[in-house]
Amino acid sequence: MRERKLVVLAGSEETRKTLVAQLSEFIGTFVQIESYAVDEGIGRVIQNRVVLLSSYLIEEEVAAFIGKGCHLITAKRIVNFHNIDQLFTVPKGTEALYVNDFPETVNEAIESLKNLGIDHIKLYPYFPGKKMVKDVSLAITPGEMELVPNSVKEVINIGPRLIDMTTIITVLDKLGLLEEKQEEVSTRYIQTIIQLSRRLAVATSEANQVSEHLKKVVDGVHDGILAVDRKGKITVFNGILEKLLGFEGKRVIGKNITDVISNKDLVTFIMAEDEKEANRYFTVEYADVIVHRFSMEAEGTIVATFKNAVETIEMERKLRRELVKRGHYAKYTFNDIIGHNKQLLETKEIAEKLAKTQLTILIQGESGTGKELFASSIHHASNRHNGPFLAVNFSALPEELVESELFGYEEGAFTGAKKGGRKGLFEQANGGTLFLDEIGDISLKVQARLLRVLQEKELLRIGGSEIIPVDVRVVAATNRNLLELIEKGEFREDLYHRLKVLFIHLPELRKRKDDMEALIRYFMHQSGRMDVKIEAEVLDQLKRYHWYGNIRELKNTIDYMLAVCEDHVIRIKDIPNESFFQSKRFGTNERGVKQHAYSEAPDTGSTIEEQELITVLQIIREIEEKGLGISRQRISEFSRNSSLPLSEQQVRYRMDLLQERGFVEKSRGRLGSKMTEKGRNFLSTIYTGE
Ligand SMILES: Nc1ncnc2c1ncn2[C@@H]1O[C@H](COP(=O)(O)OP(=O)(O)OP(=O)(O)O)[C@@H](O)[C@H]1O
Repeated sequence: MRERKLVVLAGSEETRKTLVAQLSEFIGTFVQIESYAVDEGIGRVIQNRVVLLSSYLIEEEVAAFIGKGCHLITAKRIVNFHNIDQLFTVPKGTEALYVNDFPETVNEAIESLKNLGIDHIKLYPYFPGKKMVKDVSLAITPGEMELVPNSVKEVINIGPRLIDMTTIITVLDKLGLLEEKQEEVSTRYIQTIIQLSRRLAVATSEANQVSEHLKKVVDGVHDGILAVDRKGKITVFNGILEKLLGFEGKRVIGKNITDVISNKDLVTFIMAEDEKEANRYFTVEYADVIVHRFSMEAEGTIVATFKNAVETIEMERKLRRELVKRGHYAKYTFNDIIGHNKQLLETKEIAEKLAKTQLTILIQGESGTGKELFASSIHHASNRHNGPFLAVNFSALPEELVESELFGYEEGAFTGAKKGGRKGLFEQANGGTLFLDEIGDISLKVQARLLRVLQEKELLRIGGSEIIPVDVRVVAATNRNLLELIEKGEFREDLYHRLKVLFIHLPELRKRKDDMEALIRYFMHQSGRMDVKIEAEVLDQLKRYHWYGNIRELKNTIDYMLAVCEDHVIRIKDIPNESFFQSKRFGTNERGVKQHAYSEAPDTGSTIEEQELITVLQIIREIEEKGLGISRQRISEFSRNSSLPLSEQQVRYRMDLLQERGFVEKSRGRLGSKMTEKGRNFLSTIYTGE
């Protein structure tokens, strides 16, 4: 069922061909379409396929050919709008036969043409075997030319009806391609709508009668259409838009857009003079809509199409949900950055200004200082806020995956490459922001490639030859000293300058202790524990700590203390300390820790840090004893079995400290680290009772 194959079953050959042509245009490049028509003969029993039926009318006829494991979809069809304007040229009052194969299809079509405003032609049903045939000289048929009686002199063939977009989305969904292909398909779909809208707008200026018809036709494709002149006077406002915006039955044509649409951002977006064509997501009234606007200079008209993201285009919604699920939506805004410290406020102010530019930003700050929080807020405050926000952390990504993750690849680029290739993060973040965390960790090879993308704003996928333009704002972050890396030849100077066009340094928590109380209150509020009091002594003690893990560590500590405190009061005993580590976190491990062991290490301001360092060293020794390589990932994994689980990020800064003390030797990249003699000696001194 998951194969990328679709079987189309239609009644006639002509319908089959039209539907296949339409589907090929939308999904033909990645779905193999097999098709049969009842009148040509189906000739085989279909099994394990997604099967699209052209109409419910053939359900019975094809039933015998549907084998096991099939998923049936009955197409919703809409009048073939590509050909329909031919009917507008027919003089009012003309009589015509509507010709098709069965009474049902004929009556259905006459009804839907009426709904589309084709009421100036008097249509008489005609199908093979019809007894009383009206003697008229014109026939209209959706592709059934051979059924037209000979007495008719002129035939207008409007072609078989097309498949509705929602059906195409359902097909993609059933083929498991929705997420991967929705963008491509929706772009093609939008283009069709744009073509229609253009015709509509041109027609408006030409003849009102025609525009009325086209307006109704456009309704048939489920999108709202708005056209305004340069002064904002509304010339087109179709029924779908009336429904979307809650204007049913009200007269809006001729009014000014500012009097009709209350969402000021939306009005500004539509009336923008400097932009020719643009897409944006809006919430209007109760609906999420994707608005596409373009201006037609010659006609002095601006046209906006409104796609109801919720109902008509299910796929956008699904994608959005997917994005939220993967954290691709920028979660934070500048309001979420807590603190009144002077340096922080200045940094925030600068970042807010920088957000409005399109330039690359480099954020430097220790682990846990809020780099991602700032990146997310910058995205939110930028004019890209409706686009995606994607984040990648290079320290967590294995070297060999970095390139394909960032730039994508073509099918067959390497062993194991996915069929059809894959979009990289740059392509996925198109129109939005890409947050490159721990940029200091990428190899020189990736740096070279990244530099090219930043300079040229286009990329080649791995193994690809097509140049793909990318419109992505990059915010990079590092907790390392890039200048030092440049000196060591590990970071390209040109890339550094490219990234550092705009620079933000985030202050360490130990340099903004004046914010600690506000942060603590904020985290307690976040946990819904505002009822808990903190003894003054506790605050004093926390303020004395160095917080190498910065705000993240503070947050974790608060969470811990909230969990262990009693009677809604956090007391000294609730601070994670040496006894806590031994008795609670180390569980059954009752080893004592000699006091002198601590004095050997530089002052970190707290025993939390010390004990955690010891634990990391112990884990390293355990991994070494197993003959495995030491990596942050592995240490983090092993730590999960201890009562002190650490994330890779937490491991990282503890490893930095261990290296500073000469207890471990870290190698760059993912080559692994090892414990030094000094580290081993240190570890051996701290146990008693072994
Ligand atoms: N000023 C702040 N106000 C409120 N919360 C903050 C603040 N700064 C950081 N945090 C919180 O601290 C945690 C760590 O922040 P974030 O992930 O942005 O840090 P980072 O610098 O990107 O860390 P790393 O370098 O380890 O990835 C998050 O939960 C974030 O919401």
